[in-house]
Amino acid sequence: MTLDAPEKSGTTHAGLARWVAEVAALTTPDEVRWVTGSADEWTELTDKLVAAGTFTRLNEDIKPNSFHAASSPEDVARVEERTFICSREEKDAGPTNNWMDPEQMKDLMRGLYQGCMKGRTMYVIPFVMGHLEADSPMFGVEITDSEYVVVSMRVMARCGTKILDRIEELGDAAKYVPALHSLGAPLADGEQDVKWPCNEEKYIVQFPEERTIWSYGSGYGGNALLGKKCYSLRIASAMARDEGWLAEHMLILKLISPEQQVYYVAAAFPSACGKTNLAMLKPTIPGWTVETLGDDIAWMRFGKDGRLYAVNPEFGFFGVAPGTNEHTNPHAMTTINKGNSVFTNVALTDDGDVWWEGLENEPAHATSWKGEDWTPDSGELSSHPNSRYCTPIEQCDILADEYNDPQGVPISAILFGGRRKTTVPLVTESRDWLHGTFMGATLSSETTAAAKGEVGVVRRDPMAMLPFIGYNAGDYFQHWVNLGKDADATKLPKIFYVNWFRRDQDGGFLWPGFGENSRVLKWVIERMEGKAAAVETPIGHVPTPESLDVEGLDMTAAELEAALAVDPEEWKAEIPQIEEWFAKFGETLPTQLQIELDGLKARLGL
Ligand SMILES: Nc1nc2c(ncn2[C@@H]2O[C@H](COP(=O)(O)OP(=O)(O)OP(=O)(O)O)[C@@H](O)[C@H]2O)c(=O)[nH]1
Ligand SMILES: O=C([O-])CC(=O)C(=O)O
Ligand SMILES: [Mn+2]
Repeated sequence: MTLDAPEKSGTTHAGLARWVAEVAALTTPDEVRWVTGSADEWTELTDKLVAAGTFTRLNEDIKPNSFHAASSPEDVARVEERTFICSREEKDAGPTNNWMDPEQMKDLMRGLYQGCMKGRTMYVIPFVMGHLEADSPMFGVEITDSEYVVVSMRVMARCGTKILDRIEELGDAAKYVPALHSLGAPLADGEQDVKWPCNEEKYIVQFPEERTIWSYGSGYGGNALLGKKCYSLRIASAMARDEGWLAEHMLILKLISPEQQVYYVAAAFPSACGKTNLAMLKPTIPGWTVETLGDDIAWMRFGKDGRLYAVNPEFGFFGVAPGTNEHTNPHAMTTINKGNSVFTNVALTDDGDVWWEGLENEPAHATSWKGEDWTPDSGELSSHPNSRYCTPIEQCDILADEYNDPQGVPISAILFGGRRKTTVPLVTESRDWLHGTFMGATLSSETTAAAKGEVGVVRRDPMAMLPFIGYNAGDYFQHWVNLGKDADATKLPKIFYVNWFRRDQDGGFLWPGFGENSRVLKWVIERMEGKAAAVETPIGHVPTPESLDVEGLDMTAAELEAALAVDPEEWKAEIPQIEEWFAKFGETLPTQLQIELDGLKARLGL
């Protein structure tokens, strides 16, 4: 779809006009602009960001129409401590979310928003998550005072006049999520702006019953691009609970076997645990092909045929830069090399390109994300571990045609996965949907730099959704259980649990990962086809060493065994942690999950 369209100042939609006027009266911007999505607008805004010092234009011969940005060192990741689910009742936010009474939160935030856009332009961004042609398009309107946010939103979501036109056509029937964002950095008369305005005080707030979002103080990623985590996961998960579907932190890929059989797979891994890499996988085994549909978010609904269909609501990739290179993710490299991208908190090379740890051709000198001279001997990282590229999905050369289908693709398998040094084997097959739901509900992973806070701490991250469930996680588990109960079991996706991150005694990864993960995908398919062998263990079915295709892989039999091992002692040690986790949910924990836990304990001899 082309988004070029004439500028529109204002709207004929009375409700939307009223909201925009109210916000402008509260935040007192110098100017209000309606985002059109045109190419001229992109040029104007990126030029403005370059003039402000926020953006550095990259070398046109290397990455055309692309930009480098460095955030304030305080504003580099999602802020989970500052994220709130303000349901009317505290119990509906559940034990895993921060909560405040919605009226109290609004009073507090109105105080912060008062005059907060002074000296700035307020942009109104009409957008749609998913397809404009969907049965009920999922509209949003983000108000922001950040040009960086406007430019990034234009990459990540379908934005602009075409979307507004449709909202106006639908009139009162158009449901849209109002999403208010401010940097919280007003400018006094004549005050010089800084390169990355933001506020020390941050609030990322969802009002799930009202389906609204208020964000304040951060300009970064999931805190500020409100179509992404705030709408497509937190608000959408609450909608999905009410309407019988799923909004999940999952990639979607298309897998084609040597026999030209097509399978669609979704996979939920926590932030910075490998979704983008698996989504764009380049298989190392002959005859297998992967195409991409999405790398971060999947909306899944049951089709008339009883199968679960997934769409990716996003329009771009907001991918982790460090570790991305021609070997680990060649398709991401091709995508970003086409240009039209924004790189945040990576290093800037002397020839006007970007660089990060793990990329080929380490430069002898660069400017680090902190704006300092950097050399390989600096003893410091050139790029923040959560530095990101923001790039249009349509530039991905392995984007599946079905990406453009509003009906989505029927999912055959769901993978849950985390980052665990020990205990969790390379791949485990669940017995059924309920057992798979238990695997998801007890998923654990080491924390990463994608959220502010300590890195490397093991925590439960149910369905990789801990920071994104927009309601009580106990009710969310029940929703998963109910969907399985009401469905035709033969048509439900098969659920598997994977771990690419198990370590050997020396701390090295036991499994080579990346393109080699195609071997695990092959086993998954062969299990579903009844072709591959497995051993039954207390936690589920794991591959026999012979059943996994390891031809051409540089791995000893002992290493393979270690990657696949299920050590009952390690799993016994896991049980008290799972019990402590489940205890949080009290009566909202589905009894079916307690029964699954009891079964696991019995199989472990506890
Ligand atoms: N060892 C190993 N590392 C991996 C593998 N896949 C991804 N990684 C690394 O994990 C980090 C994050 O991977 P991504 O694919 O960007 O993570 P994501 O799940 O898309 O993360 P979000 O965008 O934060 O939701 C990168 O540094 C990758 O290089 C793998 O199979 N093995
Ligand atoms: O939301 C972000 O900033 C990036 C992301 O995908 C995640 O953290 O899972
Ligand atoms: Mn994510």
